[in-house]
Amino acid sequence: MEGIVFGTPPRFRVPIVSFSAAGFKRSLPSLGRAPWIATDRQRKPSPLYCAMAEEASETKEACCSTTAEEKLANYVDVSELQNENAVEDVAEKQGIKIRRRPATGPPSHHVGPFEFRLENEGNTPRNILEKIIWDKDVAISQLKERRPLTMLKKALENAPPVRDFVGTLRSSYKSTCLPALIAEVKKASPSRGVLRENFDPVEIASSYEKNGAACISVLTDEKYFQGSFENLEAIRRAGVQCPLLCKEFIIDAWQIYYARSKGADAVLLIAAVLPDLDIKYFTKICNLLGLATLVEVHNEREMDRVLGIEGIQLIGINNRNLETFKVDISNTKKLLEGERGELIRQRDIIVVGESGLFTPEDISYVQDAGVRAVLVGESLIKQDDPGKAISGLFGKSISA
Ligand SMILES: O=P(O)(O)OC[C@@H](O)[C@@H](O)c1c[nH]c2ccccc12
Repeated sequence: MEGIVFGTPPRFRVPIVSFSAAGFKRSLPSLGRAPWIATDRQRKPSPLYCAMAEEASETKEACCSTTAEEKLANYVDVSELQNENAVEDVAEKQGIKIRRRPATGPPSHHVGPFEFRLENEGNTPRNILEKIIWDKDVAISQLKERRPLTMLKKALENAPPVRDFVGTLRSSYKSTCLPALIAEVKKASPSRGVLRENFDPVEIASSYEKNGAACISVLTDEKYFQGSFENLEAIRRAGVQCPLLCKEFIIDAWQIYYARSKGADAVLLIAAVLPDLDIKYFTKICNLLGLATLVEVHNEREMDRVLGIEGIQLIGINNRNLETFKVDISNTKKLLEGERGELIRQRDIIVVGESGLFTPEDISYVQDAGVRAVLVGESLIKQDDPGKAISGLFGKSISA
């Protein structure tokens, strides 16, 4: 629905005028966007550029002798990224449909006591993933104000040591001859609603560990998954030995530092959201911090992009289409066929089969397709005892 609504303050909001913004926009081709939208967005340096500039100057002393400028130049041809539109163009060329933030600004503005509401295709998310990303973008700017990067970096000095996420998966696969399990601590999801009412993250994680999980994934997104960084921190503090994956929608380097400060050993990077350059940049930061990265793909195009990036050790194939929520485990098989699978074997990359795994048959199916690890949430978390459910999922006990 496209339309513009001028309103009185929220409590008494009554639509006064409504007409098609698209038609209006079309009549202003040279402007490209409606004139009442703040145009400073067009000139704003991209978040990646800002993050790199901030990161480069702040970590100059920490990581090497190169100057901040040299460090930036190592990452990328920065000039290409100074303009937000250029970033969007690069993303589009890579087939990324998720826009990082509303192209025409948020739908509602306040002018004095009046709410001014504009809805058009530039500020209406096209799907749930896009909505999650837009909300995340806003949440991060607020969090960053409270805890700037310099403050976070200090907190890292007290963070618990990093554990070897990838190494743990490898040795679990080797000793069990079954895909290593990354068991997920997840209370709810946008597609399934609340999965477990009686939700004690530490108890669940400990039970996963006791019953043979190699690693644990902890959802930290609050709004859509009812997760939290407190859960991650609590699990780490409780002494759970399994390495922890911070399951978050990462779009800003700040989140990586935050995850580490809360005890994460690995983070998720979603190729459907992040252009190659972001994946490379975030991976470098993770390497600096000792964190592993699980790079998630959904389709052939994303897989090919990720295989084009040097040094990736862990790739997750998500069987859930994040736009439609449909789950199809044959996606894992499809993406590992032919040359792709060959390349993955040559490079000894560990592939993680993600989502929609419920039975021993599902596990064998993805193992035959070539995965050496699986990421499982719903089928475990919904059972009375999620840890004990692991042997049901694998058809036998996998604890040592
Ligand atoms: O609950 P499932 O179907 O077993 O899925 C787990 C995991 O794969 C899923 O939670 C997931 C995979 N990628 C994500 C990205 C964001 C949030 C959640 C996810």
